Amino acid sequence: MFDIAEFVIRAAQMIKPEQVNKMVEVLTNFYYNNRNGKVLVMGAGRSGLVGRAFAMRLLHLGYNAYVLGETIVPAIGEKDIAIAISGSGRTKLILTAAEAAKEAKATLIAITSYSDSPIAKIADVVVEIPGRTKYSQNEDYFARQILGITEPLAPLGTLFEDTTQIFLDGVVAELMMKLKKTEDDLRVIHANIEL
Ligand SMILES: O=C([C@H](O)CO)[C@H](O)[C@H](O)COP(=O)(O)O
Repeated sequence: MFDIAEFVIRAAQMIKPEQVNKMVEVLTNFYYNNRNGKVLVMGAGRSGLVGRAFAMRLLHLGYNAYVLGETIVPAIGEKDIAIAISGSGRTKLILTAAEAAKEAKATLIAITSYSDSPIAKIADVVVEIPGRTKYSQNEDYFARQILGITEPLAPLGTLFEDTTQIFLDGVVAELMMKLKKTEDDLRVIHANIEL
């Protein structure tokens, strides 16, 4: 657990501030200028679970947030945003969805470990999150570069998924400041039927 936490801290230090600022700027402008617009979060498997947690917070912040794969998913168009979360950047399901989003002229934000991946290549905004992904081998570049180890540390895409989860919680904190939202503002939107 400590090694994974250490990895996340070191990986966070490698995230490019200009990429994060762009993502926050797009989401902030969207909030103020396009309140009826939709944000569709897309990701497969555990990347999709991370996306769900982020979409919930977007909803709390006042966005019309949806998750690909749910029953209730509207059409998106040129005034909308699609956020694709894929460590490998090449999971077919998400690549196809990202291509469809681009075809619909939505703004595409890609969160991935690989800026040269097919999903990143078609995205308008890319945020690179270092992390071992499901295709990485034991001698994985990130684990070696970040922790100086050659062991997998955690299976498949765990390191990307954990790092992305915490990164996106950071984006939420940033958006709270930009949108001048308090915790109470978020709490009133949180499901009151689960109390
Ligand atoms: O669930 C996953 C797998 O267990 C790896 O940890 C991945 O999140 C899923 O396969 C999607 O992969 P990416 O698109 O490369 O994130």
